[in-house]
Amino acid sequence: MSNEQLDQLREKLDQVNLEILELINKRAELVKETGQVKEKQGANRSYDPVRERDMLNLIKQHNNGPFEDSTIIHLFKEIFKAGLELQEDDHSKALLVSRKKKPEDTVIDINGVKFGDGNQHFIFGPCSVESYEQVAEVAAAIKKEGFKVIRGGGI
Ligand SMILES: O=C(O)C(=O)C[C@]1(C(=O)O)C=C[C@@H](O)C=C1
Repeated sequence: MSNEQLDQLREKLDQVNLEILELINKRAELVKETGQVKEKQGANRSYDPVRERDMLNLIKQHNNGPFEDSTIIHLFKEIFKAGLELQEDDHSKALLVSRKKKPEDTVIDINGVKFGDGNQHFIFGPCSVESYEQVAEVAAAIKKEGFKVIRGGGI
């Protein structure tokens, strides 16, 4: 094979790679959208083996080679896996507790004590709140020791 022929073939391969890339990302956008719809409908898991099997069956029916079905299935399973990861990434971004939603620490200031700033703090208080007097007495004891925050248990 002449160098010119090889160059031409490689040029075509580069072009096809870019087409596959565009299609794979187009699919990824659709998968993300599907995940958002599922999330709104309250479906808690994105993984859907029945849907994946149906898609693979359709793909196999249209496979005219030269790749074997098993190779095509392997490739598409990887594509599905990557899509699922995108959906799960979106899902964790949507959770309020996720660092993906808010990367910085949440610091809550209670009476000048900053919780969540990385330092250790102590909260004392009775396991069971029984009366105003009981809590006032415990609060005074806590304050005397230099602590500023109190908690109380209930039923
Ligand atoms: O069809 C869906 O319900 C999707 O969420 C899309 C999709 C896919 O990648 O095609 C994503 C994950 C599921 O396991 C199956 C299908």
